[in-house]
Amino acid sequence: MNTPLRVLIIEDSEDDALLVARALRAGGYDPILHRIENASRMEEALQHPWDVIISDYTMPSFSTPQALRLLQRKGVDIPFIMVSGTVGEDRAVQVMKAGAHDYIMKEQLSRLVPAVRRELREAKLRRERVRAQKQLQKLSRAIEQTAECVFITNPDGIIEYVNPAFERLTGFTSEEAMRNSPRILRSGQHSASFYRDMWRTLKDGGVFRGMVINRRKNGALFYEEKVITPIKDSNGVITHFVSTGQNISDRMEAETIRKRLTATLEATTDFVAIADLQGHLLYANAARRSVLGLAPEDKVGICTLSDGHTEWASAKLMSKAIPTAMQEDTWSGELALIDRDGLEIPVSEVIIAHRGPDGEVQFFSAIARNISERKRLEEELAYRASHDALTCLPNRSLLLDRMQQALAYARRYNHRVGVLFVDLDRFKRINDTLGHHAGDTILRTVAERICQGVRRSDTVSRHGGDEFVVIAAQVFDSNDLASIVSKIRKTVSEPIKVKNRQVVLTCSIGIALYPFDGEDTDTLLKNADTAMYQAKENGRNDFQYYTKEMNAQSHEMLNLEEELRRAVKAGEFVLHYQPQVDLQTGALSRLEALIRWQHPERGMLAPGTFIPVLEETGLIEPVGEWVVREAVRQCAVWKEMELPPVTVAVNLSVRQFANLNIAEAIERIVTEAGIPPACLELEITESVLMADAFDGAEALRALSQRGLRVAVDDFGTGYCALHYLRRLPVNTLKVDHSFVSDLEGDPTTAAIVSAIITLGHDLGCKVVAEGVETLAQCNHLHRLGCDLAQGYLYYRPCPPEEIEPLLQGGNHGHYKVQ
Ligand SMILES: Nc1nc2c(ncn2[C@@H]2O[C@@H]3COP(=O)(O)O[C@H]4[C@@H](O)[C@H](n5cnc6c(=O)[nH]c(N)nc65)O[C@@H]4COP(=O)(O)O[C@H]3[C@H]2O)c(=O)[nH]1
Repeated sequence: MNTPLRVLIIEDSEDDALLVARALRAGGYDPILHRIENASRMEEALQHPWDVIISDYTMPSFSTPQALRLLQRKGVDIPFIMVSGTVGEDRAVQVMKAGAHDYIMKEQLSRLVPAVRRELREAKLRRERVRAQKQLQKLSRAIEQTAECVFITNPDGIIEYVNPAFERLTGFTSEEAMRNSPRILRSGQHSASFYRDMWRTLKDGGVFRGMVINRRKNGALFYEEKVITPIKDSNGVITHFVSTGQNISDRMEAETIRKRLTATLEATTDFVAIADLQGHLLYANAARRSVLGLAPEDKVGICTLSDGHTEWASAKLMSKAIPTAMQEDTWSGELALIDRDGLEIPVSEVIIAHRGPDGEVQFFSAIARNISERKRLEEELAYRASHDALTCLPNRSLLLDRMQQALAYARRYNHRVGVLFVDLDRFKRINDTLGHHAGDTILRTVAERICQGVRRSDTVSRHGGDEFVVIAAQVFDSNDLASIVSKIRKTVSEPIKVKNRQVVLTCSIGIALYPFDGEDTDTLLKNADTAMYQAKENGRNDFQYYTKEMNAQSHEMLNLEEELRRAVKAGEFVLHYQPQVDLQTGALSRLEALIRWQHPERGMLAPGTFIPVLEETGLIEPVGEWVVREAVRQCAVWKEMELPPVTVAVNLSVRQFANLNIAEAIERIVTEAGIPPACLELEITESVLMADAFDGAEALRALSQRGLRVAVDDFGTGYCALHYLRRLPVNTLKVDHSFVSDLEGDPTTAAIVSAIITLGHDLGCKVVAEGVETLAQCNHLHRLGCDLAQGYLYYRPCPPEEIEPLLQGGNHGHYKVQ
């Protein structure tokens, strides 16, 4: 069977065309012949595919050179054979140069078929070459333009080609890389064996695939996912290696960040979870898994976002947190988780709705922080803000709150509310004597005792210092209050053991009753306070119901403070002097300076009315110093008047004595006045001596070393340990007037006074009895061996001008012992 052959024949002679066809057929072809004889027909014909073009050289309206030009213009590569009569060598050469593939003379048609065969073969080769070239072009363009980093080495690993992506990624230009080894990229991040193994694989003809960390020309590292392929020739010999690498630095960095984030999330104590739109968990960190009781290998998808929360928190999460996050992107608030032991963990939780590019919520994340510690601190702060640190009793602010509640309740149910102001008597003295530490212990004990004495519905609060307030809710009359008061007084006065001593306390209580003594907290507290002051005025260890008259008195107290400030500035104080007489001879032995306030309207005021206020306000310090100066000045005047020298005793308050430089200050005053120090005796109460807050012994020694005399006032009322007294430089002991007044009626008191006198003498002191009012007392004291007496029996305190005649010796010996 003949091979079909599409032949375009350019020929004006039909016969010649048939001859060609015959020759082709004879040569084994089955030609489909299409004859044309001008350019336009040729152009039409070229729209169809042709295996070969056979052309006569010249025709009336066409020629081979024209046909060839047309083909060239069209860019068509079809085997072109000129079959013609003799055209001459020049023309033949010209036609071949113009693109004809062969030239056969009509007389030699037997050459046609071999020529056609050859040209068909050649054309096929040409087409394949063109296709291959195009392919090569495409490939090289692809390699040039690909984002992958490509380089090719010879079998020894010397770089022969790098693509632009290589240059961009590594920073090495093609020229720099050429004839170099890929070692220029080594980062030092892989071991030598890594490269050895890679090379072995490649040499063995294998393909290397793996992640390689390389280094840029500028030293920066980059990660490549690499494939290195050996290229082999037809004999299987490796001629090249092609390395293609994808820069995965960004991916590696992202992966590193992801790993770090995951490690952070796993390590944090916060509870983190991610959930899909249905609430099923997609991720839960270790803390959250632990709450859910999930092991690391367990699938978290079996749990939902609300799992692990308490019932109320779960309800809040579903009804509030998630809907809010859906609408507003985030919700934050307080919820609670429940751990595997059933313990509630208060958490501050944030729910975030994460949206996709379309704005639709894609998933939720939940971050919860354990706020147990914060809650505990908040509770502690709230407790501290409302309770007294020392006694743990409600403080003033909580008291007011409770009081308001009690009053509201009482208003509604027509009850009474009792407000008791409890103040410990002479607590300041105890504090000064035994020290603040012991004072604190006592306050705590008293607090506990008062609480035991009231009902649980009542409130006991510490109002500051040694003051307590009791709110007795739901009382019906003052009898109810009376029983509370009596319980408090009884319990407070039981001995308290502190520092190996038994301390016995008393208290003064002021009582105000709602609604009679006030309808609001402020008035009731103020009135109970006023009543308490009245109880103190009554001699302490007492209780007092509020009365309208007290109001006026409390105003008076406030005025007093203001007036005293003014009096200090105006110099309204004077000193009176009370003589102490010798019990043997009745002669004036010495004087005690006692302060008086020459009030412009109220006349001469005794110290009992203002000394406590001076002490409370601190005014005692300037006033006390004035007293010393004035007494010393008076001594100097008497000296000037050449009166016999006399010792003047001056009272020092606790507050003054706390000043460690007091001895120095007094010495300066005495020296400046030019009187002997022994003319001044400083009276210190027994309680001052025992104060822990400062070194009493040290201060006394400082006074004594300067030649000043020291007297212990009110002896017997405090807790002075006798062995302690023994070590102190005391010159005088003053027996408190309470002992003197009980001397006659009470044999125990007489025994105590006798003991004090003996002790005083043992210590080398003079003993002075205070408040001697009767001759009987005078005689008794004399019998007991007391040295001196001071009291109305002899002299009342009087101004200095009345003292002067006494000093001259004109008026003594009135009451000699009988
Ligand atoms: N019932 C009675 N009382 C008598 C009798 N003889 C004297 N008195 C009073 O007893 C008080 C004795 O002074 P004190 O125990 O040191 O007690 C003093 C002293 O503790 C204090 N005081 C007086 N002056 C000063 C002072 O300048 N500085 C300081 N810090 N306190 C002073 O005030 C207290 C009271 O002083 P005064 O009112 O002057 O009262 C004086 C005196 O007038 C008597 O026979 N019967």
